[in-house]
Amino acid sequence: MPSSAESLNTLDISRFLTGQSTPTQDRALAAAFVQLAKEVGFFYVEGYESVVPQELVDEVFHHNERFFDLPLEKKNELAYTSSKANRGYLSFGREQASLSKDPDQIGAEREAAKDQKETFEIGNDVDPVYPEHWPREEDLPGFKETMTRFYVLLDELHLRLMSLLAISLDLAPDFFLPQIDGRNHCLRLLHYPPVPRSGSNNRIGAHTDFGTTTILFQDDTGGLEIESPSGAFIPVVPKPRTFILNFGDILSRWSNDELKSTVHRAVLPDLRDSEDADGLTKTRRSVAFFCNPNPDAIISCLPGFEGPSGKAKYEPVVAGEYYAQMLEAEIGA
Ligand SMILES: O=C(O)CCC(=O)C(=O)O
Ligand SMILES: [Fe+2]
Repeated sequence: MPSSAESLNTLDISRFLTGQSTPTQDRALAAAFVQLAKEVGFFYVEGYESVVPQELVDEVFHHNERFFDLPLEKKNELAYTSSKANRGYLSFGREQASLSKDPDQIGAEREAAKDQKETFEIGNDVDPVYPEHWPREEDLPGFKETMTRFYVLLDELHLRLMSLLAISLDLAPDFFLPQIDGRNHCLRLLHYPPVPRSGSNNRIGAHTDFGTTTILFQDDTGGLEIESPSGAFIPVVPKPRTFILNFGDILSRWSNDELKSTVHRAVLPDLRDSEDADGLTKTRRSVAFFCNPNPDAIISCLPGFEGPSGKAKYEPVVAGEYYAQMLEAEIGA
C-alpha cells in the first residue's frame, strides 16, 4: 500500500486493448494488474482511448454539468424509485454511503454528516422490468445517445479487464464471460456542489463498492481518498487521461478476500488561493461505472484463490440477491 498519492501505480493497457501485445506481454500486464488488486485495490489506468475515446469522456462530463443544472422539478420527475430498479435521480441526502449494513446505523451517520452529493443512475436500457429514467430529449439534447454509447463501450472495457484477471489465473481469457455478459452495470453521474467550508467535510462517506470493478473518472478538483491498512486516508489526486480502477465486494468475495475491495470516500478539496473567496468549496464532478456480474451468477471461490487451507471463506451467493441487499441498506427499498 503506498504512503502517498503520487505512488499509486498507473497501468497502461493500450497495447493490450489494440491487440499489439504478445501473449507474454499480456501475462506480465495481467500479473501486475492482479498484484495491484491484491495489494492496494486502487490504481490509475491509461491507454483506454481505443475503446473509450477521450472526447466521449469529455462529452459525458459536459452532460453531467447540464443534467445537474436542470431545475429541481425536472430532476425530481426522474426520481429514483427503488433500489431494485436502481435507476434515476438521487437527490441530496437520499443515499448515504457507509461501511455499515445496518439501516439504523446508516441513518445515524446521515444525521451526523450527510453525503453532500446528488447523483443520477443509468442502467442497461434494455431491462424488461425496469425502464430507464431518461430526461426528455428537448431538455437535454444528445444526453441519452451519449450515455448509451458510453455505457456500451464501458461494458466492453469491463470484459477486457476481467479477461486480464482470467489470464493471470491461467484460465481462458473468456472464462468469466458467461457470468458477466448481461450488461448488468450501473452508470452513475455524481455532482458534489459548492458547500460552506464551515460545515461537514464529507462529500461521500467511507464505503466499499459492491460489484466486480468500478471504472471511475474524476474532474480536476480532488478530494477522493482511499484508506490504507493503518486507517489513514490517502488522496487519489486527479491525473489527466486516466481512470481509476477499483474492485468491489463481489470480486473480493469471489477471490476469497484476496483481491481488495478498498474503503474510499470523498471529502472537501484542499483550499486553493484562487477559489473559496465566498467561503464555498469548488464543485466536484465524477462519473462511476459500477460493473456487476449477471444477476443469476453464482459467486463461489474462484480456482486459484482457495488459499493454504484449501477452503473457501464464504458460502456461494447469488450475485443479484447480494447486490440488492447492499443497495437497499444504503438507499432504502
Ligand atoms: O466521486 C468519487 O470520486 C467517488 C464516488 C464513489 O465512490 C461512489 O459513488 O461509489
Ligand atoms: Fe465508491
